[in-house]
Amino acid sequence: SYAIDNQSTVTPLLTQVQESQVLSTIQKLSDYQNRFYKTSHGTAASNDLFNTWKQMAAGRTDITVSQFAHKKWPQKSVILSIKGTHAPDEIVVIGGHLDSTVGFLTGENSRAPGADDDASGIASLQEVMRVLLASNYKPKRTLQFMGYAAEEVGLLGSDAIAAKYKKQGKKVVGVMQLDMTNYQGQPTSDITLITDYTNAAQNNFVKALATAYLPELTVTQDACGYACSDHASWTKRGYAASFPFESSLAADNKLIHTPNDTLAKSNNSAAHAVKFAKLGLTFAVELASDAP
Ligand SMILES: N[C@H](Cc1ccc(I)cc1)C(=O)NO
Ligand SMILES: [Zn+2]
Ligand SMILES: [Zn+2]
Repeated sequence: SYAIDNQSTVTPLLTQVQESQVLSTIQKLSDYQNRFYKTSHGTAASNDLFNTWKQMAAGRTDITVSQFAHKKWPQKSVILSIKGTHAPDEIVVIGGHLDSTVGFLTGENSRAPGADDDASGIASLQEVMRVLLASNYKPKRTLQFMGYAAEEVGLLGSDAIAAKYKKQGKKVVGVMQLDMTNYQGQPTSDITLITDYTNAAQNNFVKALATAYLPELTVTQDACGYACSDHASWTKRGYAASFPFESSLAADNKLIHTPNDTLAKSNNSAAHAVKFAKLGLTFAVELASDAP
């Protein structure tokens, strides 16, 4: 059952979320020529993220940062894991994808900034990580942050990870996907919960979190119509996944998968992505603070 009973921990943490941090992460990730799963830049982006997360975790013996190598392509996924104090075998996951594309012809010199898709999601989840580490938060359940490789070519990175977790019988209690969090195509809605290839009960929990902690935000719902991001890799294995998205389908960012998916197209603002960082923080803390 989904309890919302950690207000004294969550509320102060929410005030620590900083737009400037989210903005600079989106900028940094957008500055790679591309982050395509097969290029040198795509590998560099993964290695740099690995190093950044290792630096953030410095000194914490309860945290491991690793790269998940994929056999068929060079770009690795990146995982930061904070071991739970009471129920370490129960895992809460927040993910986004670190790769970018301009379509199937993407090559070494293609320009694919992927500011919204999905630098924004990585920036949102990294801000959750930064705030929790800065406050020395210790989860009762294990909390994992994932930067998936190769989402754009068929959810391949998350599929490999979810398959391995399933094979190893890992207990993942909940997954949140953050893919495209910064382009507000529709000013009347802040968060759109994707209803297909996700878990309805957990979606209700996410909606309740928004109502409880972010009452100023408008939450709507919509369906993708297909397995449109990495949440589907977890759902496929029977794990509960939710996918809060930046807009309705009708108002979606038409610039993704082009060289024009830049921060400038979101007015050089990360105000929208901040909402998803906050939502992700409430999800992580409420779910990881409970133990049987
Ligand atoms: N297809 C997805 C983008 C995408 C996701 C959800 C919706 I609604 C519209 C578009 C993608 O490119 N993810 O990387
Ligand atoms: Zn994406
Ligand atoms: Zn995409």
